[in-house]
Amino acid sequence: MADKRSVTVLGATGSIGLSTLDVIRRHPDRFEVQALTAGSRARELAALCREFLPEVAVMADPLAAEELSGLLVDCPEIRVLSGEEGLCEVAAGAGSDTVMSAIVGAAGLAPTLAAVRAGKRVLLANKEALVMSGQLLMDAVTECGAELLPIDSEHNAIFQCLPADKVRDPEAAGIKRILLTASGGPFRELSARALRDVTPSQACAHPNWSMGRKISVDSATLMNKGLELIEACWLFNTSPETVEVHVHPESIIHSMVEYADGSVLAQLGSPDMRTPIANGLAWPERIDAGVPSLDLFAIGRFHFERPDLDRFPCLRLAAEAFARGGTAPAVLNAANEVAVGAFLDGGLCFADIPVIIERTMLAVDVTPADSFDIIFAKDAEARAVAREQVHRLAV
Ligand SMILES: NC(=O)C1=CN([C@@H]2O[C@H](COP(=O)(O)OP(=O)(O)OC[C@H]3O[C@@H](n4cnc5c(N)ncnc54)[C@H](OP(=O)(O)O)[C@@H]3O)[C@@H](O)[C@H]2O)C=CC1
Ligand SMILES: CC(=O)[C@@H](O)[C@H](O)COP(=O)(O)O
Ligand SMILES: [Mn+2]
Repeated sequence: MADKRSVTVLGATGSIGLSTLDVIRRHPDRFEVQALTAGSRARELAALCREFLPEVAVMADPLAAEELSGLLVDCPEIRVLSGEEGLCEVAAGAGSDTVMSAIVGAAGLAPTLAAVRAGKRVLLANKEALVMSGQLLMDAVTECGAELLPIDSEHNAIFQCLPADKVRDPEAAGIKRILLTASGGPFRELSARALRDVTPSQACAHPNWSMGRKISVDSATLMNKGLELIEACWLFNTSPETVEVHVHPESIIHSMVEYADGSVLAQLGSPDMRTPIANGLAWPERIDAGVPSLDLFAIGRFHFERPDLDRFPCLRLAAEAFARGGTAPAVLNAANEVAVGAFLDGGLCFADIPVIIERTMLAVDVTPADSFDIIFAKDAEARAVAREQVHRLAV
């Protein structure tokens, strides 16, 4: 067995964070927790701190950090930090060798980048970071000697189907196609008319996966698949023409790779994120993830469909943003975060999410993505425009 790994979990209170800690809990001989972070839910983080006893705990929200300090007053050995500065400090801190990047949305970019720059093993769940800053982040991985392992279920599946030494060399690997699977989300069979009336709780009720609210809405609009298309192109150094989205409503095949000789390799498993998380944590070894065996007799059949880009235009918008290049994917991502937030708050209808994104993409100039500062500035600009578009639709 390899040396014990010291893990920092960014976004510890979320769906991926809790699954990560569940895998860690099963292997006290292999993993220890160096730092845990959350956004604003101090009570939830305090409970995790009591169990995992990290050296440092960070709340992004400074008021929540004060609350956490109060809750941990009897644990003086746990240092409490706050804000983006605190997140970046623990992401880069010398005490850990592995960082789970599981903050939701653009807020995850700066800490993920800090972990990459510190040369860590970075377990990437936070796909938005890579969508926003693709080439820059991949360059930083290479320059800083970091190890970026995909945790998103489809990308982890593709990673498992590729030869380990040719993950970023599709030609040498003999890859013909990547078959990126999608569940189709909770509204796969709804008409365009019916999509106007769906509620946030319906959108968050994913048919197969239990996930945070933002990614659940992304799955329902198919923006998740658009973000994942971009994510796959960066991770596996390939072009969108090589990646074909297959709607597979059972979510058992997590993606496939077709090779030049006609072989198609797939990774299958129960829809439980502990499998890709355990794969990343222990890579290249295999460990128990607590996931029950797949019962193919009970599942019986697999189905496949093409995605419907008329009812779910977000997938098309993401492909267009990637084709435009530069800061376009960062604009797409920012507009999507604003639109999804407005929908979840009851201020926007589901069917208007792609409308906000398209209008924002038209209104914001796309420039070369030459630095992270440019990406952060474009993210802020696109958010302001998207908020204005939401306001116009609401009045
Ligand atoms: N859930 C899943 O199965 C999958 C998720 N992913 C990706 O993983 C990431 C996390 O998703 P998921 O776990 O579902 O999300 P959740 O909403 O469940 O969790 C988000 C985590 O991020 C924290 N957080 C929220 N806002 C901020 C902020 N501004 N600064 C710092 N921390 C913040 C939350 O803290 P708090 O609790 O205090 O709000 C929480 O710990 C996303 O990028 C998603 O796309 C990818 C594949 C599958
Ligand atoms: C678990 C995971 O990786 C999610 O990204 C999942 O893929 C969402 O399902 P959809 O296929 O519905 O987007
Ligand atoms: Mn996924």
